[in-house]
Amino acid sequence: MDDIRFAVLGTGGIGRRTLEVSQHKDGLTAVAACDRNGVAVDHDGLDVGELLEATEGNIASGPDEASDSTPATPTDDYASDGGAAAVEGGGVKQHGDEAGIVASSQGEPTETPIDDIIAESDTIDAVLLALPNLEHDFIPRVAERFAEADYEGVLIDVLKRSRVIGMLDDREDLLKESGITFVCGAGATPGFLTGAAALAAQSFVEVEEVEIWWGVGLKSGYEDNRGTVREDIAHLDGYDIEQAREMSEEEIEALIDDHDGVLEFHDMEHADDVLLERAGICDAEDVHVGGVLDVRSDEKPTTTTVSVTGTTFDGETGTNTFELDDATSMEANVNGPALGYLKAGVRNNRAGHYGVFGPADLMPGF
Ligand SMILES: NC(=O)c1ccc[n+]([C@@H]2O[C@H](COP(=O)([O-])OP(=O)(O)OC[C@H]3O[C@@H](n4cnc5c(N)ncnc54)[C@H](O)[C@@H]3O)[C@@H](O)[C@H]2O)c1
Repeated sequence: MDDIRFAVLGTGGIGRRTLEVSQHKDGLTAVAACDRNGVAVDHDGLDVGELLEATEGNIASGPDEASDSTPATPTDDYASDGGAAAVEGGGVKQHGDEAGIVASSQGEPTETPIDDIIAESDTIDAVLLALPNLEHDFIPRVAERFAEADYEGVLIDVLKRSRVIGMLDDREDLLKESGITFVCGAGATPGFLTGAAALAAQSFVEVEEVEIWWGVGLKSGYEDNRGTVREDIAHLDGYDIEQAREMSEEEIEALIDDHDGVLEFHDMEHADDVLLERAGICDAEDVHVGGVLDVRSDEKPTTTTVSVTGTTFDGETGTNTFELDDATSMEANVNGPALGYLKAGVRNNRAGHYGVFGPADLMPGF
């Protein structure tokens, strides 16, 4: 367990931070990374510092004109962030052909970044998919490609949407055959907070309700997290995924202005619900997720809490509450747990446990 070689697909707001956080954890060596334009591979270990420096303020969040040409596998890769591809100028953080990983001395331009990582995957223990989820079946299809190449190891994502979990379950036989342990929804919420809810539920014999309420202050991380903000907009009343995908950067800015930089979300389609249900904790319909995002302040607009209400074996009704310190950032709460779940995934993979696992499956349970 002391030597895990891992790759990151997507070095945007989340993927870059995963690489950075991994430097503070023992036994994790980043050996490969890619974004939409480029790939970097070094089986002795990437120079993460150089890669982060080269991609600072330049994360290839949206597609550039070069990728409008002839993508090698259009249906699999080109549409990964859906209509954002059609937005004039694409993402805000790209710098033409030099966007993202290709700006690093370790990066090579490619039109097939994911296939390039798959080609190197024999000696890679785990692959973190920090990819956009505006096309819901994109991550399941990427998993399928790893399985078709007989990858044996861990795939882990930080996706949010409930409906994607079923798409992964549909592919479970293929993943098992290949020897893949897929850990899904392993960021903050779902992820960290789903695991906390599973733990908090252990006092009870019957769980009535799980309430997840998150607060994120993103001022200094706003530029790096526009991909995530776009996805979150789809959860606002009156918006859906299609609209969010097709909004221009100007429209997003106007919407944020209208809300004075603070977006409040209720009844989000966050996979905490199906992940808790599949782990036998409670019914999906008893899980409620909402939160407040402030893109103009680093202070959290509200404290992130998980409240689990239930009945104990001896007839008491109670609420167990798990609270994050306001000082912990979204980046810390996504990437720390993602790497922790990655390590748990590798432990399971090495023990021969293959298939699809959610965060709550890796906690105490019945
Ligand atoms: N669970 C959580 O708590 C949580 C929190 C934040 C973000 N997220 C999720 O993390 C994911 C990533 O978010 P982000 O803010 O880093 O997005 P981003 O747009 O900043 O980064 C996406 C990265 O993927 C790359 N990419 C896109 N298409 C690709 C392709 N076809 N091949 C290779 N690389 C490709 C881009 O170049 C970029 O590097 C999103 O799905 C978001 O919902 C989850």
